[in-house]
Amino acid sequence: MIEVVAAALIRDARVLAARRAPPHRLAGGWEFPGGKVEPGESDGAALVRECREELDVTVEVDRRLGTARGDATVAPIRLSLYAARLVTGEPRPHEDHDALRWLTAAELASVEWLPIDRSLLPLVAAALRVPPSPLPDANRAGRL
Ligand SMILES: Nc1nc2c([nH]c(=O)n2[C@H]2C[C@H](O)[C@@H](COP(=O)(O)OP(=O)(O)OP(=O)(O)O)O2)c(=O)[nH]1
Repeated sequence: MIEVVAAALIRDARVLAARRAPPHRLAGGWEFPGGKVEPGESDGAALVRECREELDVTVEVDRRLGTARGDATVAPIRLSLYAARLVTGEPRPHEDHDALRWLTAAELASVEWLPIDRSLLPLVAAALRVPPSPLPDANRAGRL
């Protein structure tokens, strides 16, 4: 099983989608930034490394949203998707991608996702509807 991690980078209720560039065999398919976990590497460290390599940004990894498996006869991949946020930098595509889009929950179905990602989209939509950080206690108390 090949362990792959990917980041649902969320900003202002939108998530970043990236389109695979040619000549990759998956060119044209949309995915979440990420890649294979190296031996001895944690999921979080792999995500931070991949986002730096692919997008030239620093990210902070939050909770795992879910996992999905590929058809083992086609691609023995287990994809773990994590919510994440930008710390520094503005994402821009390098060699791996030729387009980036910030999608709202309503726009998630408007791009052609890689097959493994499709089952994870409802989890991403739910994460987009949840505020990224809890309200400060003072605010919460004021609303009770
Ligand atoms: N990054 C990423 N990969 C995905 C997603 N969905 C999906 O099926 N994959 C597949 C595509 C690839 O077969 C595999 C990830 O491999 P990769 O080529 O991105 O890994 P890598 O950056 O470590 O690249 P490499 O050094 O092996 O070339 O997982 C996704 O949302 N994000």
